[in-house]
Parts: sequence; C-alpha cells; structure tokens
Amino acid sequence: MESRVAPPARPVSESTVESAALRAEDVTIRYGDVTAVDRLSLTVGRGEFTALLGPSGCGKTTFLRAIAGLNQLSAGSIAIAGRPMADGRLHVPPERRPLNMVFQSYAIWPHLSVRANVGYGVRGQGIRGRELKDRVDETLAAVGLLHYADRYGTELSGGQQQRVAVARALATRPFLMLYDEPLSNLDAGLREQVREQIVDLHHRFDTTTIYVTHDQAEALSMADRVVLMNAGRIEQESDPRSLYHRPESEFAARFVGQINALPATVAEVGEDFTDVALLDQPGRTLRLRGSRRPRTPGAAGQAVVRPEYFEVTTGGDASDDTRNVFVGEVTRAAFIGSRIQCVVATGAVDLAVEVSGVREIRQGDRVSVRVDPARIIWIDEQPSEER
Ligand SMILES: Nc1ncnc2c1ncn2[C@@H]1O[C@H](COP(=O)(O)OP(=O)(O)OP(=O)(O)O)[C@@H](O)[C@H]1O
Repeated sequence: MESRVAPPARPVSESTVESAALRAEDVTIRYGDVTAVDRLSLTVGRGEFTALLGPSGCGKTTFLRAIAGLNQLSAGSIAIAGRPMADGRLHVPPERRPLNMVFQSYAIWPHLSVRANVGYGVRGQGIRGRELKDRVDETLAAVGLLHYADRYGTELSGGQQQRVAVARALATRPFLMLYDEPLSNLDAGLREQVREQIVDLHHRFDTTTIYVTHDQAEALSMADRVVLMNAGRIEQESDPRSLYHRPESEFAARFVGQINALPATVAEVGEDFTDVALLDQPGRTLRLRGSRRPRTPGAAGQAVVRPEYFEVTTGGDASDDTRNVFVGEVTRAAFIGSRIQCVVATGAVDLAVEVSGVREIRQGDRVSVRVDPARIIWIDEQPSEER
C-alpha cells in the first residue's frame, strides 16, 4: 500500500433519514420458468460489508445485478439510501443509481492508460483539472498503483488489472460498492492480497459493500455479515462466527466448513442438559448443553460436530468409551502443514477429526476423541416440504 490519504466526503447526503443503505423487499426475479430469486428480503446497514454466499445457481449474481439495475424485478422492491430504485412500475437505470460494480472479468480498457481508466467515471461526473487528478491519484495510491498510472492495461498483471478495476469503481466515490466474484480469476496468493485490500478500501472510503462469492473463506474473512443463499432464498443471515459455529440448518452447516452429522433423537431433557441417542450407534448417547439444545423428548435431528471441535488424546481403550468420548483407530491422517486431517474409525461411525499440525498423530494410532457438550450443534429434522 502507498501513502495513506484522508477519506473523501460521503457522496450521499447525511441528512437522508433512512438509515439503511439497501432495503430489498420480497424481490422475485424469474427467467421464464426459473425463479432465480424468490421473495428475498434484505436490509443492509450503512457502512456494512455484506457477503452474499451460496452455491452456484442459488441466485446471488441475479440479485446483485438487480441491485445494480442490470436485472429487472418480477416482483418486490429495492431502495438505496431510502430512495426507491425499482418496484412494480419503477426501474432506475444503472447509471442513475448511487453505486458502482466490479465484475469477475477485469474489464478495464486496454487501450487506455491506468490513469485514464480510473478517471473515466470521474470525468463522467463533470470533474476536471486539479480535482480530477487528485481524485485519481488518491484512489490509485489507495490500491498501491500510483506508480503505474501511465501504463496501459495490457502492461499489467491480472492482479494489477483487477486492482485498477476496483480503483475505477471507487474513484467515483459510490455510496454502494457491488462486487461479483472479483477474485475468481486470480491465483491463491494474489486472491488473499486483493481480498485484504478490498476490505481496507471499504473502511478507508467509508462505503457500503455487497460482495458476491461462492468461497466461504472469502465471505467469512471479509464480511461483517454473511447472507447465505439457497435456491433463490436466504438460508441464514449471520455474522461469520455465528454462521460457522451456530448454523441453523443442515444446508448451512454443510456449506460453511466440514461437519460430522450424527442422526439422533432426544432421549432425556435435564435441567441444564439434553441427552440424545445416536441412531447409528444403539445404546450410545451424546450430552448437549447450551441455549440451543433441543428440549422436546423424542424429537429427531442431527448432532453436528465440526472436525476441530474434538479434543484428541492418544491411546485410549474401551473403558474410555463413555458419553461424548469415542475411541477408535486413525485410518487416515493427512498432514497439510498447519493441521492434520484425520478419519477416526469408531466402529459404528467414521469421524472426521482435525488436530494441530504439531501433533504426532499418524495412521494406525489408537485415539480417544472427546467433544464438549456445549460445542455440539443441534439441528432439528426439517420436514422436506418446508422449503
Ligand atoms: N439470463 C438468464 N436467463 C435464464 N436463466 C438465467 C439467467 N441468468 C441466470 N439464470 C438462472 O438463474 C439461476 C440463478 O443464477 P445466478 O447466476 O444468479 O446464480 P449464482 O448463485 O450467481 O451462481 P454462480 O455462482 O454460478 O454465478 C440459475 O438457475 C441460472 O441458470
């Protein structure tokens, strides 16, 4: 990063009473028979970094493009900074919305210099001369490309081109920044670098950001809030930690991170605990604690345990095999540097277990794995017609 510069004035009047940056209500978008976005409602607060996360085809790009004005709504409404942008009758065109967008393809103009690329939209705002130069310099400095100002698009690497695309979008100081999988074409190292830069720019220019990705690490590491989408609807809307540690559905648990899902029924509800009986291991119960434990005897669901929730001790014989402790053999131990990803065969179930890479755990070891009752995630069985 180059020299730090003061953030500019906010582009949208502070006197606007509406506190939400974006308010989408019951948005539906259909393509023929396909309902890409299905009665989706979302409010994004000013200054928030929101990630729209979900599998391919879940409708995140379609929704983002509707916010930008590039897609028409079939039903519902969208307002930005309290101003209606789209509803049954209204459709404000993209160029009249207080936003800018960065796409997966860098889409910078190769025949123009970096400076001309970044200044393009600013000129469109009628800004010229010293102010234009200062704005472009300030934005290029923010993405660390000031000394590339006179190069042409073709003379830049992929990562640099994408940073120019980000600078070009930010140079107009949009109220709302939209990103559609902007890092997909970059290699892993660069992805991480540009990821950090985008978060930094979000704070520096005090924008509101909506960021589409199918990459959970990107969403969890960048966003204040993650909106997980599934089949055109919102599956869960949470801060990253809650989404990961407190998923509310099996879909959410599986999409974000790895899980062991153990089908069970509620056997006993105590004062501060619930015991559930595992269906695949007759006679074995798991104890759960915490506010989200189930409280209806007989209820069916899944006891979900993330691989790194297990505490692993080497050795262990059958007598250790008590409630919340499984004894088994390590049948796979994949050392990936910082972690070791193991499979522990416990007889009835194979558990995915992850330990720190400094541990001396190898294939063939006998281990006992224990899970803290407060860590176990309970997910009620969802009737299939619910969705
Ligand atoms: N222009 C279009 N015409 C017809 N169907 C479309 C069109 N654009 C998207 N769809 C369909 O709408 C659904 C949602 O697509 P969308 O691109 O929004 O998903 P996505 O979550 O962004 O996926 P990806 O990460 O693969 O881009 C999909 O079933 C897709 O096939």
